[in-house]
Amino acid sequence: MSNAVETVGLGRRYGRHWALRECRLSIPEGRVVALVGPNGAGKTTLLNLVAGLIRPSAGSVLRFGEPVRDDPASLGRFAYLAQDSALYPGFRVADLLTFGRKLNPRWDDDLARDRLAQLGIPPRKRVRQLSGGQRAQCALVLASAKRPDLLLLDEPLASLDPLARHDVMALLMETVALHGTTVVLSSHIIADLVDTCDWLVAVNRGRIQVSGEIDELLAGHAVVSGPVDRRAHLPDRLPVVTESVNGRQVDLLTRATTDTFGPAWSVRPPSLDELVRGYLGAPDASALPGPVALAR
Ligand SMILES: Nc1ncnc2c1ncn2[C@@H]1O[C@H](COP(=O)(O)OP(=O)(O)OP(=O)(O)O)[C@@H](O)[C@H]1O
Repeated sequence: MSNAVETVGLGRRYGRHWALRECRLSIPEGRVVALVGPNGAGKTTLLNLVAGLIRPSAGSVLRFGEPVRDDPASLGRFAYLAQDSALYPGFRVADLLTFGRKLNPRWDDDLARDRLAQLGIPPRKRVRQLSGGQRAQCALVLASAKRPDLLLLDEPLASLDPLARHDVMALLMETVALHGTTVVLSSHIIADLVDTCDWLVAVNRGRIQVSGEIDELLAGHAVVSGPVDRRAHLPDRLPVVTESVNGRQVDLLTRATTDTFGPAWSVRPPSLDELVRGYLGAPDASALPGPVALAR
């Protein structure tokens, strides 16, 4: 099985500013990837590079083992829902389906119609008559109906209310379960990703900070909590990623450790949210395959 996405030394510069640099990434096929990072971290730049919408300033991108090309065979295998994806406001939803059918050899019309019916979006409605959330849902249905092997979604949940976010994620999961689609999904709302994503990529200040299977990452870390005035008693070798003080308690996100601490200390696995916040708050720390840098 080849990787759905592989990048080597990938970088993109705007003028003198590197939006993304030295990005080495391997995303195995069939994964549902949470792409996270603060505003301006480089997530959209990464997605645009993988989609072939912009060219690298350095390095390379492979999709399913092949360089990004814009021939029909390569384009037919992926779909990209960009952050500012606009559907033509004057078109009826049914017209969008007709276009989809004509333009995409793998188009699944039944799937598109079923999903729209599930979401209560009538095909006769014009795009401008849909709410912002319905438009986002409609765009996602169109992208899924292309039956892509790789689906790139840039903040697909941003304009949706909690119920609609849940519906969209459920729809997405159905597509993944049916077709084994690899999905890369950028979002700022970690809670929405917990039940859905099995791979985490964190981008921070233009660099890939974390990449790996979520279960392994969680099992490979611990939260050590105890009294802040005993902090100095912890072993120096403790591989701390980041730490925060809450009142009299200090919480340390650490790499998994075999050290034992006194009764004053508790050790538990982190939540995904804690892991993500811990790394994004410590931009020099990383959890990548290969050499690891740890911040203290
Ligand atoms: N077309 C462009 N011209 C100049 N600079 C750009 C351009 N696109 C992105 N950048 C810069 O590249 C950096 C990364 O931007 P990018 O949009 O990839 O971040 P992001 O992680 O997607 O952010 P957000 O979460 O806010 O959408 C930012 O500093 C941004 O200002």
